[in-house]
Amino acid sequence: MDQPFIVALDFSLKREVNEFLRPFSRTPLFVKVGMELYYQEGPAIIAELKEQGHRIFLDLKLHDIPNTVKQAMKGLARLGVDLVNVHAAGGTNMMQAALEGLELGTPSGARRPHCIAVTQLTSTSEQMLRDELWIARPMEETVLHYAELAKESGLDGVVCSAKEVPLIREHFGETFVTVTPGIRFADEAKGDQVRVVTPAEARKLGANFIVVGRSITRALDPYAAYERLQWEWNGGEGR
Ligand SMILES: O=C(O)c1cc(=O)[nH]c(=O)n1[C@@H]1O[C@H](COP(=O)(O)O)[C@@H](O)[C@H]1O
Repeated sequence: MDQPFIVALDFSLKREVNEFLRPFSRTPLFVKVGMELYYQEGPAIIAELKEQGHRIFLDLKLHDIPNTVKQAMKGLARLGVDLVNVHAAGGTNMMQAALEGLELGTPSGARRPHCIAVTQLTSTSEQMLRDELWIARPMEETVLHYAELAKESGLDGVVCSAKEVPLIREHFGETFVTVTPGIRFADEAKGDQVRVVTPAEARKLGANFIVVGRSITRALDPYAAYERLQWEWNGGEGR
């Protein structure tokens, strides 16, 4: 997993995806297919994106009883995606079952998809954690605890805000992968995201991957926005 940018294809229709990807025809991307697109277009969209040479994070955030997650992961492994995820809140038995399912479903000779766990959504604030989810601990401590569950379960890494990456690095080292959404350019609105950082900050904080959706997909010139992302990640300023 060498490319640090994951572009969230948050579209409902294949037609919209194709239109968005047209300027990237000679730029293989690491793309994320989430619930919006997968629930409309199904496994066929994965096959098409693979054929176009893109790497795929299938973001369905599984969270159910262990057996259901295991069986579902078996099917997802057959799609040949690079990365899948679960909610760490499903617990260690569920996360271990997810890995078992992936191993069972991976065709022989192929590599099992990497599996990561969502710690706390980047749209969650510390106040929400306390008042709605009834988790009476600071955000960083909570994220670290969920990351520990993921690590103990044998997962490859976590989804968190880049703000929490240094703490995760400190405890789990360099090989435990951090995938960080909630990325915004400095001149953009947060929208529904709460724990937000810029691409340059994410890099400085040590994130392995940044997930970027609307900053690119809703930009007037998506290709230019992708170039800006690369530029800022690499330390460029003032574009
Ligand atoms: O698992 C994810 O990808 C995810 C986890 C999380 O905590 N926060 C989060 O925003 N995401 C996803 O990352 C993408 C962020 O989109 P933008 O806010 O448009 O950049 C969306 O597709 C979300 O579903």
